[in-house]
Amino acid sequence: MNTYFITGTDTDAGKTVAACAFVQHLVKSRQKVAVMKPVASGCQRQNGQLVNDDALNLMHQSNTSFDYDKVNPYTFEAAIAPHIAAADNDTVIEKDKLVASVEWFGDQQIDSLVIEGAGGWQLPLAPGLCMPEVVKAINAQVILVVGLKLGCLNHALLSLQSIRQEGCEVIGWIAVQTEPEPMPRQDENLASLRELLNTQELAHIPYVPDWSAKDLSIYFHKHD
Ligand SMILES: Nc1ncnc2c1ncn2[C@@H]1O[C@H](COP(=O)(O)OP(=O)(O)OP(=O)(O)O)[C@@H](O)[C@H]1O
Ligand SMILES: C[C@H](N)[C@H](N)CCCCCC(=O)O
Ligand SMILES: [Mg+2]
Repeated sequence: MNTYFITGTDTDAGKTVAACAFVQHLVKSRQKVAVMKPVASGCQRQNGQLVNDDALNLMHQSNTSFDYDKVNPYTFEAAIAPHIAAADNDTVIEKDKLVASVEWFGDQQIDSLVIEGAGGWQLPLAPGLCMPEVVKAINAQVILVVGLKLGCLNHALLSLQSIRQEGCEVIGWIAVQTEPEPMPRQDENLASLRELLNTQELAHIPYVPDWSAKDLSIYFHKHD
């Protein structure tokens, strides 16, 4: 099983949009793809169960079917930093539980598991635990999503540096225009990102109204 971890330059960087696009891309290349949003803060109650839109969108794009709890083991209602939401609920987010929940998918006859992080790369999860420790333990290949906004150059470079410092493998980055209006001087910013990020650009996703109903795999670049 290939395990991919989708991180981003920040919360609202376009991770869910890029992760859904990546799932579509893998499904198009005939893979059996499962998804995870292991830690979700910002959930609604649906039939007595807390559910998160990111997890539901990812599940909608995948071509396998697993119980919601398997896809999203940690759910918190408040749209706040997950470790704070966890403390409010007298819960501690545990590395072992997260690792075990990813490993469970290893026995499910799938080709790829696409995991969306939460917030940015160095997301605190619990006292003494940040997300990179989990990503290392599951040996995932990391994809960095860059939300095209002023400040993204610094955020992208810092994220890439930290991902590599943690000893994780970065397989590429994805540019996402998250707002209807492009950022000021977007083309030059994209050129700078291409020059500065020494990892391959996998896709450039423009602003797509009603994106969850669209084929976003068309924005992936062809690589040899
Ligand atoms: N290319 C796009 N076209 C249209 N809307 C977009 C696009 N990219 C992002 N958005 C919108 O911008 C917002 C933030 O994007 P998204 O939810 O993918 O960010 P995220 O990085 O997954 O955030 P979180 O940390 O909450 O998981 C969402 O409302 C999303 O629908
Ligand atoms: C609620 C939001 N959409 C995300 N799910 C959580 C973002 C946490 C960010 C934490 C931080 O780095 O400050
Ligand atoms: Mg998201």
